[in-house]
Amino acid sequence: MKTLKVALLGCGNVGSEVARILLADAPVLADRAGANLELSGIAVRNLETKRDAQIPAALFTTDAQSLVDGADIVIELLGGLEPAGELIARALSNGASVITGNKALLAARGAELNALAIKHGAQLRYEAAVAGAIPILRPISDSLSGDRITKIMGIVNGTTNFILDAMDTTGAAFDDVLAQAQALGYAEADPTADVEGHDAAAKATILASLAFHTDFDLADVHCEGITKITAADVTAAKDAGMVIKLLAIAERSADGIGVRVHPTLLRRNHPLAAVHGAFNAVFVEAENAGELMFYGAGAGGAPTASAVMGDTVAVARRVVSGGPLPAVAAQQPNTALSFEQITTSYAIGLRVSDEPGVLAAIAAIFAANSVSIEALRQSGSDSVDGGSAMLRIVTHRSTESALAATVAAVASLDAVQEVTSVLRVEGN
Ligand SMILES: NC(=O)c1ccc[n+]([C@@H]2O[C@H](COP(=O)([O-])OP(=O)(O)OC[C@H]3O[C@@H](n4cnc5c(N)ncnc54)[C@H](O)[C@@H]3O)[C@@H](O)[C@H]2O)c1
Ligand SMILES: N[C@@H](CCO)C(=O)O
Ligand code: NA
Repeated sequence: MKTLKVALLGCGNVGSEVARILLADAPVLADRAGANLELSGIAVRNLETKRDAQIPAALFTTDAQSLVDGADIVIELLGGLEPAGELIARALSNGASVITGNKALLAARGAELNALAIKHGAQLRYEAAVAGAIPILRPISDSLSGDRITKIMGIVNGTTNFILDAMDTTGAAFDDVLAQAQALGYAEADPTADVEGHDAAAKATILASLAFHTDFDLADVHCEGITKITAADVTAAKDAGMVIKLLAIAERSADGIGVRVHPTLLRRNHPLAAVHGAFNAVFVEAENAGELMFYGAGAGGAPTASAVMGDTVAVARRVVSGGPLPAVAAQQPNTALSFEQITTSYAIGLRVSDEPGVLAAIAAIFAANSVSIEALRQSGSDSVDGGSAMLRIVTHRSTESALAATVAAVASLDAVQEVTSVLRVEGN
């Protein structure tokens, strides 16, 4: 049986699990791949760091470049843009195949690295980069390649789902739950990439590129995080039979493809509303398949290593079988919509003076901007006249630009004391 040299870059949360599986499950992996997958070395920063005693010390090296140059397959689990990018480019240029979980790098340089892989007849796979253990990239690019995807909505960041879910179930404030997520090890020490939506935006870039056969760029993705979501927003959502989730959405319309990440109101009977804790799920709509949902662990060392190993076996099988790589489907032009062109429904919270004519004035502004109102509810009058009332308006689908103009005009009315929230709504 052929032996393939596998170089592992990085021995952190995911890398250490990949090393464990490569060593412990070698016979099974050889059967599945049709080749021995020999762990030829592990690139680390510091040889002195205490590590898993099951991993032979002789495998560790600080010379990542030499390790890459001697490999048939390179698994990159360093994270960050460099030296990960340079090492992956080097491996592909050598004709070696690469597996990575590095969504930040792929969102920034995916098109270039995919082109480099094709140029050198190498494979580049990254199932671990989106929704960890959940098989989602291969279902999109292989299983659904005979269909036409119309929309993807994903809960693709475990940290933010944990926070929003805890706010929903306990009524706690954002800061308190974030501290809890950090204590439980879900959030990073600096959780900015999670809570500001950047991690989800990188994953949205990758998902949208594969689903719509285009090279999207991170700059094509409108991104809002969850830091402005208050306990009051969560309670208002609950009262309306809804839940707030941070969604990565990529949707095809007649004009192009809108890709966005933002907190979203979902009706509680939507399948994504049932995704709790740090779990991830991706909801896919395709013309012929209809609605599909993929659910599971989106993070964690062993779950993410499962996706890495699946890619490794798949890559090894093709190296063993040889021959040309499958022709890549013709790439479609990038038709990313600007954020202003994206259409969705909105829920707007207003605190208004409770006096005659206010509703009519607000409704007139919506009509003037062609934003159609689906539902309107008034609550919390604190006196019969001269007090304030809370209005909650849900709209039919309209463009972001029309909605922004409507909200600005409504906010300028004397009778409108505060726009308490503007949230997008998805699902029926
Ligand atoms: N942890 C997860 O749940 C998860 C899920 C999906 C994807 N990913 C991705 O997988 C990758 C690895 O994540 P992780 O959680 O294992 O990170 P980690 O920080 O635990 O591990 C990265 C390791 O690489 C080492 N490293 C960094 N630069 C190096 C260099 N120049 N030379 C040698 N070693 C270097 C670090 O010291 C660290 O041990 C990242 O791209 C991450 O985005 C992680
Ligand atoms: N920080 C990420 C890790 C997985 O990519 C999350 O919370 O989902
Ligand atoms: Na995945």
